[in-house]
Amino acid sequence: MLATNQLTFAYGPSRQFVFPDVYCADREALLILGRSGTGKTTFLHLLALLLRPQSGSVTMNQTELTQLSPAETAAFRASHVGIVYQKPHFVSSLSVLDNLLLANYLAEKPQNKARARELAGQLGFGDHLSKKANQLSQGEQQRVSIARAMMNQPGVILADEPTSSLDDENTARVVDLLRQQSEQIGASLIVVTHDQRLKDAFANQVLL
Ligand SMILES: Nc1ncnc2c1ncn2[C@@H]1O[C@H](COP(=O)(O)OP(=O)(O)OP(=O)(O)O)[C@@H](O)[C@H]1O
Repeated sequence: MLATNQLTFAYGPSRQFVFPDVYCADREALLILGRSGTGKTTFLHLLALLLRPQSGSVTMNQTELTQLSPAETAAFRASHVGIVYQKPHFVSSLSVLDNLLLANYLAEKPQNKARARELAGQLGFGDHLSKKANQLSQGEQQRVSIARAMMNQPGVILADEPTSSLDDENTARVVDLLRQQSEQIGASLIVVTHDQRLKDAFANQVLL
């Protein structure tokens, strides 16, 4: 579950944001739409506490994130939040498998190779686990990114423009994968995008 209450943020006196309250239950999905520059990435970063709000709160399950220290926030995020960034970030010297296992390491959990293999199979890159991440196509990298976000079975999945550079077929595929995977692990799924093609795929929507 994720809920926000009266979140505000400012990059400076001339760029202030007041965000609408959002709520997303376990196994539910929420689409946050907005034109370029309306603050979608900023909002997503506030949800993950990658940015600290000026005021307001972010609650995940029973935890009020804004009350945590920076070290507690980082530990909470690593274990309980899966983030699919707009552009995948991998460690280029590591294999795809090791990039997935890195999510366990950062959450101080035992490396779960079986889970990595299971996700790779489900997301269709099981044959690429020993390759370096930068040897994969963009679509494959996006699927690895989704798998990495699911590695620790987080309670909340946050996806930033996961379909912005994809054709219609791959857009539908990525949306299905995100929804299936988050339902399977019982997570709340929040997607921010300006991609109007996603409008029909999500019943719950908020406009920034
Ligand atoms: N670090 C920063 N310092 C100052 N202003 C910033 C910073 N990051 C973003 N902004 C400004 O805040 C606004 C919102 O940015 P943000 O990236 O959240 O928008 P967005 O809705 O995700 O845009 P897009 O769809 O183009 O990715 C923009 O006007 C941007 O220029």
